[in-house]
Amino acid sequence: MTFPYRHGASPGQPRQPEGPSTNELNEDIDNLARELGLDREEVDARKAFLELGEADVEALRDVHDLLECHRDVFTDRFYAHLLAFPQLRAMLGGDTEARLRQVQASYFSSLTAGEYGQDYIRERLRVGVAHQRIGLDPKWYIGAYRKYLAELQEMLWRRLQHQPGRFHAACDALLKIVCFDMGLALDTYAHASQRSLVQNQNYLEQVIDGMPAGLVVVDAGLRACSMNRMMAELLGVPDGLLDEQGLALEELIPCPDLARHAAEALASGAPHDNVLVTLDSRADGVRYVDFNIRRTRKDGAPILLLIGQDITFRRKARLRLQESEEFFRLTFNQAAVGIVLLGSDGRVLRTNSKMSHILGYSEIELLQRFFQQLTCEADLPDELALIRRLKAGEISDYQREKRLIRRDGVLVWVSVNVSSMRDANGNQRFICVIKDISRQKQAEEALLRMANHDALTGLPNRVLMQDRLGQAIMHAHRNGRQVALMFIDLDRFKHVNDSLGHDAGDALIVEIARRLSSSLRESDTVARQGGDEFVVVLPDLASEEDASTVACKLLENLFQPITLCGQEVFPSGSIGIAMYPRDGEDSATLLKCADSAMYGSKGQGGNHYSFYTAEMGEQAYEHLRMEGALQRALQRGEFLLHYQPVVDIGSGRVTGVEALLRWQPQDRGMVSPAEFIPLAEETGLIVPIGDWVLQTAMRQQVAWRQAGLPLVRISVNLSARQFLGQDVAQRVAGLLAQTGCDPSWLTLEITESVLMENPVAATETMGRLAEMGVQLAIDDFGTGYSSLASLKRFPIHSLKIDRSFVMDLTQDADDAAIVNAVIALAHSMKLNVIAEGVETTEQLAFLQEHGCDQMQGYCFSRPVAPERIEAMLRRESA
Ligand SMILES: Nc1nc2c(ncn2[C@@H]2O[C@@H]3COP(=O)(O)O[C@H]4[C@@H](O)[C@H](n5cnc6c(=O)[nH]c(N)nc65)O[C@@H]4COP(=O)(O)O[C@H]3[C@H]2O)c(=O)[nH]1
Repeated sequence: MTFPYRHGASPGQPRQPEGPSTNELNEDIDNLARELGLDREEVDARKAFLELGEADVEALRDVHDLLECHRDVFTDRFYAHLLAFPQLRAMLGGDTEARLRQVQASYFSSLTAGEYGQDYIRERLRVGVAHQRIGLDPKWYIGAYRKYLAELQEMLWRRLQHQPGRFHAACDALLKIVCFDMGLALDTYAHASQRSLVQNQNYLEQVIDGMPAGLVVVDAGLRACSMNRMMAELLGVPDGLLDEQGLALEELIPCPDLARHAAEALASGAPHDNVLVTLDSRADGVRYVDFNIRRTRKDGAPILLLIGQDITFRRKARLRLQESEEFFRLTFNQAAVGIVLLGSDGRVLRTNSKMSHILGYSEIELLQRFFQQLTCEADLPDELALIRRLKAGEISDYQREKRLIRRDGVLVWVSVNVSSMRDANGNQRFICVIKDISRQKQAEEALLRMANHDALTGLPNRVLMQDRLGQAIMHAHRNGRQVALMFIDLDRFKHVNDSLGHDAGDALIVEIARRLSSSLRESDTVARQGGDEFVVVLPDLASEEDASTVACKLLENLFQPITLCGQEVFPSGSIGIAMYPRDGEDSATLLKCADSAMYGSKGQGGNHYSFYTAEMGEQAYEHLRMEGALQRALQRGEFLLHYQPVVDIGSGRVTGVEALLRWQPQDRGMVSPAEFIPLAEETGLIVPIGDWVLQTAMRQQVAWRQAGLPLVRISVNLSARQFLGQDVAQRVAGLLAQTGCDPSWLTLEITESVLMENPVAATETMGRLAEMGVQLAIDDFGTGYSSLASLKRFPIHSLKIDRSFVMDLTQDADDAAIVNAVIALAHSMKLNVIAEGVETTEQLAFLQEHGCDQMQGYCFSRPVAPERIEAMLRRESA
């Protein structure tokens, strides 16, 4: 009999997605036949036991045709019976009913077809397997066979009631073949169930072996009886370690804690979870196993299942996580920079101790604030704009410098790095790394200040002044206003510096800076140009008069006494003023003009202000031209010396000569020293020029001596700069040695005013020169207002009476009295007296009469070339 079934479906159960293929089924059936041992012998044995013989086969064949004509009616009735049962209806109904009916009809035919060999048996097994697979219970099977037999019997009876022999033979044979079929079906069922059991057990073992957890089965005596491969691997023991006797749990897993939990679980039946076991006997390092213990029964006895999960990786990962969290926490808290986590609204969510340190707030206080409250108001708009861009995803981070507000309200410069991130819940957060750069900013400001300010006075320096002047010009240009630029040079500053020392000079400069600053408005600029020079910028003036007013005020404020080293000094300045736009339209031109104007004021004796004029410009140009020309003159050898004889008044003989510098440029006539010495002095060129004069005069002395001429004293003028310079004595000594000049026949002339500029330094220098044997004379005596008493301090040999007194000697009684007094004084101090500029015999007679020792002047000889002196000397010695 074949149960009609839908392939892959089982009654009352959902459709299987896919059933076995025909090939697979055939293979299964072959296997089944083999496993059931259904070879010919077995089949014959079964048939023999059922007493199914050839007669029965014949009896069935005999009724085949009789029944065949009832096949369709039978199938309908059989189906009607089956479909009356919902479970079977679920299997047989639906769209495959027609096909199933056909299968059913085919079985009906084969039942009496008389062919019950291997094909028949295979077909029966196939149906049995199919039914077993769909889960058809044997009860339906047996019930269906019963229905079959009953229906067939009924059919046969109707056709053979008059042939009882045939009827009984057919019924008997039908019963046998149906029983044969049932036997096969039941065997199929039994075999399938057994195979399923074995498969299940295998499956279970495979599952247990393959599961990622270790399993130990422990018996009631706490002996481990079996374990899976995973547990063997975990414990690092061979797979087949446990024999039938098993091993004490504590021996297998040396962990008293686990044994204790196992004993408790065994006693109480309560599950024990998360028993942590550390396995440290493995060669590859420690393993951590988390055990869950369950009590169950096997063969009536309690057993324990110890399920161990290898949590080494998890635990190590957790430890690593803890370690990294701890590392992060420490780093976060001890970071040398402030770190703040902000919510998307700017609230401080997390902060570290450095941040508290920077801002002076406690951590709790910071957590109650928004970054907007902590940011300097001026920096907030830019900050908010950057945060908006972060939020919009346009940028992922930014870095900037800004000011935060400390708890005490003081602003602190910080550099901030802000990055956007998401927290575990996907909320946007901003992580800010904040570095206190206030020191760096201070240093930058100090550097900037240093670059733009004068260190001594704190005033803007030349660089900043130029910048301010540029701005003032731009502003005045736009608004049709004027700018005054003043160049201020202190009068006689050098004198203070040299006589009272550099500290006093510095103190004076600082005081001048203060006075200038306090005389001006905020918008004006006072800058130190260098040395004793200051520049004032007055922006936004309406007229030149405004500049005059300021200049008057400045001069007045400068000319207030100041005590330096116990001496009262009256500082004064020379101011030159240039006006924008009248005198120039750019800084450089205005500075040049103001400088020239300042020289104009100096020319007027100082303590004066002058506006720039075109003539000043020309003078300044000439000044520059001369400076260049002087430099070239030295290089080209355009200088020469003339000598004026100094005559002994008593004998009328030439006793000496004064060397006087001459400049003979290639392109024009002789230039008087009165024209270029002051400029050489101012530019410092006097030093190399003076060296040249000294050297030439000394060589001249040596040359005359070597020429056999009588020895004469050579006098050389020393300028202020030469004399007051640090190394004059050294230079003279060097030149004496170099030329072989006899120092006792050399006189150095220093003007009285130079001596009085710095009497202390002068005394020292003169002392060093006198020690070398050089004689010293005070030139232009009478013009420098030196007290006669102070003369005693100087190691001098001669006084030269200034030409201005000699000039009017015979007409002016005062001059005569002065000359008279000077001669008397000099003699009382044992000094030699020389009168300069003696032009007339009357003057000579007066000097002679009053005991003047020597004289020089046009009445005897003008300054002349050395050859003329040589001739003069030869004449005298002849
Ligand atoms: N009217 C008139 N003048 C007379 C008479 N006798 C001499 N002189 C002039 O008076 C000046 C005397 O030199 P000084 O007072 O040292 O004045 C000198 C001196 O201060 C300076 N000087 C000249 N040569 C040198 C030098 O080599 N070194 C330095 N440092 N200064 C020098 O230049 C000044 C002018 O020199 P010089 O033009 O050579 O002018 C000389 C000389 O030519 C006279 O009877 N009547």
